[in-house]
Amino acid sequence: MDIIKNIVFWSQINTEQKLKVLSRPILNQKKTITKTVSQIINDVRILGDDALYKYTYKFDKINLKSIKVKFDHIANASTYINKNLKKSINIAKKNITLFHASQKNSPIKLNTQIGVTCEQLIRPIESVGIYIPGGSAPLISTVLMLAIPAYLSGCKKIVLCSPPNIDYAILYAAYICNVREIYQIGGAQAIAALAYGTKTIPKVNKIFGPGNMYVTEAKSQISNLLNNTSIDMLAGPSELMIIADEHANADFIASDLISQAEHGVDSQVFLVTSSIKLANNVLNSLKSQIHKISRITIVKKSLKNSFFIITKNLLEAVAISNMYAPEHLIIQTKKPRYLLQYIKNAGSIFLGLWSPESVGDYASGPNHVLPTYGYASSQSGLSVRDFQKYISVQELTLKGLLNISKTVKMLASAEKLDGHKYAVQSRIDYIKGKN
Ligand SMILES: NC(=O)c1ccc[n+]([C@@H]2O[C@H](COP(=O)([O-])OP(=O)(O)OC[C@H]3O[C@@H](n4cnc5c(N)ncnc54)[C@H](O)[C@@H]3O)[C@@H](O)[C@H]2O)c1
Ligand SMILES: N[C@H](CO)Cc1c[nH]c[nH+]1
Ligand SMILES: [Zn+2]
Repeated sequence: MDIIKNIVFWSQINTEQKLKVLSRPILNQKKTITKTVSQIINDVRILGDDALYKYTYKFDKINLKSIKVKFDHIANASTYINKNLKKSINIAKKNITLFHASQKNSPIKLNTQIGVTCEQLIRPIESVGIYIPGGSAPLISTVLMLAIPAYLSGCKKIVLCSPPNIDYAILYAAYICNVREIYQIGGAQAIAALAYGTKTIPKVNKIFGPGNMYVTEAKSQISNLLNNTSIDMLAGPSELMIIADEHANADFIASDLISQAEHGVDSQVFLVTSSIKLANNVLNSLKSQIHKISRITIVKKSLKNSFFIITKNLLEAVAISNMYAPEHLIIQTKKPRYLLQYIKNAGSIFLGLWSPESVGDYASGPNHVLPTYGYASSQSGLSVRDFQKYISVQELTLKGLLNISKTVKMLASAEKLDGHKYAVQSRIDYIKGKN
């Protein structure tokens, strides 16, 4: 049996079929989880810590002794991990810090007219919650991707939640990124706790991080329910689209597809190519490579959500990619930079033979928390900016006010808002009265 059953010739299917090919598997299951997640959120809101113990037992099969991870346990984590792993975490931390530090913006101050001074201040969000997935793999790299920009942007309180029995490497990464408050709670219940606060877990201003469909649905519901807790984005199951031509290496492509398919059964990967020969070679390579990896069952399941799309040419492949707006896009063609100019929607792009998506997941520098579900058409991957607020300030001199008064009064009259006009006029009358 073929490992990828879904091979389509784009020009031979109708619009409805095209939309189906590019639809996310998760959205088909959404209705069933909405109710489950809303029940979890409500329970955590009302019962607090008791609900956290209850759901951890139900979903993680663990009878928790304590929700908070002791500081000593975090600080000593370093002694339990291999020195080469530590070295890799440190190198990744350095690259991610370099890239994110360069995203830091400076405040703005300028005069738009004489006497009208306008500023943009930058203030960190005071408290942030970072969710580190841990259900099927301890995502050490996600700690770096969230804690580094949080710290660089000046956030004072960084609270980490992750499913119980947190891996030592996660604790070590958190520790070297200055995270001191860690709670071993996962899933929707962790998101609810960060949003409402419980006796043990503090309420935060903004919740960050990827997760499975329960985590993502909880973030979505929380952002609708509360106006004092926001979320970064809906970073759901991993997605990868690969645009390739006959110059690509089939083995490399097969390995890249596997790399994202192994995240979870709801991951989705695509090969979009103008070369039928390449598609066949990738298929054969997939069949032989899949046996080399441990998460073979997960990969097989997520390949069921996945497609090989054969296009007329590369520009048609680019159009498909823009329509899908993938979280990750690999371009493995003779001239990948040439196609780059036509890409409108993607979370993160990897160019050429030597740029596997995995390097971006771990260590190259940019953030791996990226918009999924097609949100890459309007949203960006995480950056330092997401941990900050931009506040504008205006200060006018008397001369500045006199200069701008006519403009404002005219616009206020046009909007029939006399109170606005009067706020300007009262000052002018005051000055006239003085002279
Ligand atoms: N988009 C991104 O940037 C990005 C980055 C990293 C990971 N990811 C995605 O994050 C996800 C990680 O998922 P995971 O499951 O390994 O870890 P997770 O930590 O997101 O979820 C595990 C938690 O889910 C809860 N849960 C499990 N079964 C449940 C059920 N039936 N009902 C309610 N809650 C339940 C449990 O409490 C458990 O602690 C993957 O889908 C991966 O693709 C995305
Ligand atoms: N590919 C994931 C984002 O979709 C990030 C990740 C973490 N570890 C490995 N990969
Ligand atoms: Zn990955």
